[in-house]
Amino acid sequence: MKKTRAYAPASIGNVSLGFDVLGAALQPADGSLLGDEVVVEDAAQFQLAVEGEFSTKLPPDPATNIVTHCYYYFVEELAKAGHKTRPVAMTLYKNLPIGSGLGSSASSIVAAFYGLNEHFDRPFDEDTLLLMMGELEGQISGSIHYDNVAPCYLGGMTLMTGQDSPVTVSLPLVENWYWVVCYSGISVSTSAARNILPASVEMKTALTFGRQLGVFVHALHAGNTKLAATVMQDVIAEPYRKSLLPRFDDARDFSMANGALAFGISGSGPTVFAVCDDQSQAQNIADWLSENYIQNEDGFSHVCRIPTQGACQQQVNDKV
Ligand SMILES: Nc1ncnc2c1ncn2[C@@H]1O[C@H](COP(=O)(O)OP(=O)(O)OP(=O)(O)O)[C@@H](O)[C@H]1O
Ligand SMILES: N[C@@H](CCO)C(=O)O
Repeated sequence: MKKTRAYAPASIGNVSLGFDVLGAALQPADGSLLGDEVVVEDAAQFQLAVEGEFSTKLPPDPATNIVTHCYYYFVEELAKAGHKTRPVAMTLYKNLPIGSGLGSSASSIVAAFYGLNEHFDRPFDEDTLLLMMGELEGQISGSIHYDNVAPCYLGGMTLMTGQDSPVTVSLPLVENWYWVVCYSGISVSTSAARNILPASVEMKTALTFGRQLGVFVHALHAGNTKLAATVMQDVIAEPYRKSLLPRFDDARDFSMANGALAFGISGSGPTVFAVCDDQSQAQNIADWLSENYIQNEDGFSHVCRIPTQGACQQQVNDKV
C-alpha cells in the first residue's frame, strides 16, 4: 500500500516590511526540524489521526481540522480536473504551536496538499497548488494571504505577485544572516490580530511601506545587505499588535543593543524574530529571549537559517 510522508517548515510572515506579501521559511541552524508532518496512505475510507506535541491544543473533532478540509478540497479539484479519486487515511504530526506566528496552520495545509499531490502522482502544478493552499489559509484567518504558505511550500524568501501565475517570486538570500525566533508560549489568533488593525492607512504610512519594500528588494538583488537591513521596519501592523505581546519593547531593545540588524513580529505574533550577521550574537539574543520573553513552558527559541527547500518528503518523527 502506498504511503507518502510530507514535511512543511515553519515560516515568518510579513518579515516586518512586507505585510501580507513577504515571507521566509525557517530551518533551525542546529539541524533540528521545525514544522508539521503529514502522512498519507491508501485506505477504505477517509480518516484523520492527529499526533505530536501540540495535537492536544487543537479541537478534538478531526472534522474541524484544516487537514480534513484540505483533503475534501483536493479530491473535489481532482475530480473537476477529470482525475480518479480514492480515499486515504491521513496522520497529522502537529509539531508547531497553534496561533504562534510561525505559520502553524500554513504548515499543516502545505504538508497536507504537498503530501496529497505526491500521493496522487502530482496532478497539480506549483501555482495551482499554491492557489489551493492560499484558499484554505484564507478560510482560517479570514483573508487570503500567501506570506506563510508560499515560503513554507517553496522554501526561501518569497514575494507575492498578486497574479495567478507566478503566484510568487523568490528573493536572493543573505548568506550570513541568522534569524533568531522566539515563541513566547501564548496563543494569538491571526484573525483577532487582523481585526485590531485599522481599515485604512495614512498617506505617509503608505509611502514609507512602498519605499521600504522597493529598497529592500533592490538591496537584496544588489547584494547591499546593510541597506536591506535598514528598511526592515513594520509601519503597518506592529504599532497596533505589539500591545498584544508582553515584553515586546524590552525584547526589541535588548536585541538591537546586542547586535541585531533588525527585530520584529513574526506573522501575527506572539513569536518575535531578530536578524543577526554573527551566529554567537544570534545565540546570545536567543538565550536572553528564552529567559525574558517566554511566558510559559510551551515557549522556545531557535537560531535559524532560511532554507532554500520548503516542503519535502521527509521522515521527522520516528514513530511514523
Ligand atoms: N492543523 C491545524 N493547525 C493549526 N490550526 C488549526 C489546524 N486545524 C484547525 N486549526 C484551527 O485554526 C485556527 C488557527 O488559528 P490561527 O490562524 O490564529 O493560528 P495559526 O495558523 O496557528 O497561527 P500562526 O500563523 O500565527 O502560526 C485555530 O482555531 C485552530 O484550532
Ligand atoms: N500576514 C499575516 C500573517 C499571519 O501569520 C498577518 O500578519 O496577518
